[in-house]
Amino acid sequence: MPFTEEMNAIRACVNEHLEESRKLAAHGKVASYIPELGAAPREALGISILDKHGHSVTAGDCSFLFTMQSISKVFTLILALMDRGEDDVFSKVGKEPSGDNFNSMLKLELVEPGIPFNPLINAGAIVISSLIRGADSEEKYQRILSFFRDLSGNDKLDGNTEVYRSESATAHRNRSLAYFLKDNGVLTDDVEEVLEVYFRHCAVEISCRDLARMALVLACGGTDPATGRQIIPRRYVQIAKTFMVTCGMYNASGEFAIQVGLPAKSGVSGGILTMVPGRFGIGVVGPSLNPKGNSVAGVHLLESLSREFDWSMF
Ligand SMILES: NC(=O)CC[C@H](N)C(=O)O
Repeated sequence: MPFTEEMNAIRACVNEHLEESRKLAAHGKVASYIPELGAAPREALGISILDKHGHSVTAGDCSFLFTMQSISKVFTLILALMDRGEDDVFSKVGKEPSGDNFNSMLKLELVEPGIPFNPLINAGAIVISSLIRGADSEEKYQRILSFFRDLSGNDKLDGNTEVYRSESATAHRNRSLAYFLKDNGVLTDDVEEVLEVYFRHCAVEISCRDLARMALVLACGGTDPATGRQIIPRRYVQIAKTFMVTCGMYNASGEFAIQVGLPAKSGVSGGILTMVPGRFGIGVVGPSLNPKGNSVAGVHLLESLSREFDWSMF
């Protein structure tokens, strides 16, 4: 199957958009609260766009490897839903945007019943880590890793041990969130074991090509177009995509929905996973972040492409 007209059109203009967006990186900051992330190159910017026929357009720093961080939360949510079902999962995490920062503890004490607002903020994702099936933290993490490998079609995907250790050694805030959840009875397992699973899945290392492939499975309702295999039940893809629209870009999700209009999830290492439903999986990386924790240049690049190709779902 030859390149579609739209893919050709994207290929023709993507470099120009990317170089324009790259200039914005100077206005942001690389995350350094996880010390190991602080070394990332601020000006890096890459994008990979993959269609159902296996054609891809890539531009910029596409071979740059980074850790998934919060992007992993979309897929641990899906795995928890596959392991436990909706009723169980949503008895422990809510379905609403919090409007606060991703690592906030504010509402946990203010709003009854003290469950995290949604599975994409840190508190919610830590609870989700505790719901993954497995005899111990090692087995839980290995199940998550093999799920990520399956979705990305990359069996070399692995954890970055330095980033994991760096986060684990400095995560005082996430630790306090987790102990608070334990005290509330929302977490029932050993807190350190749960946090180990959470830090390890955040530290899985990936490229924007891998992200595009994972996004394409979501764009295709849970089916891997390369093999025709249904990897995720359609209902759980629907739930994940809805959370991506309402909470995926933290407390900038409303603005992103207006400016770009696609389901997306970002991470503090500068990655963004997004998709044009039914058509493309997209992975972006640009480590320089705006104050809300999203890639400055990455968001700008997606705004330009969405406008040029009329991708907004709304
Ligand atoms: N926003 C993020 O990407 C946060 C993930 C990071 N591991 C943390 O817990 O702080």
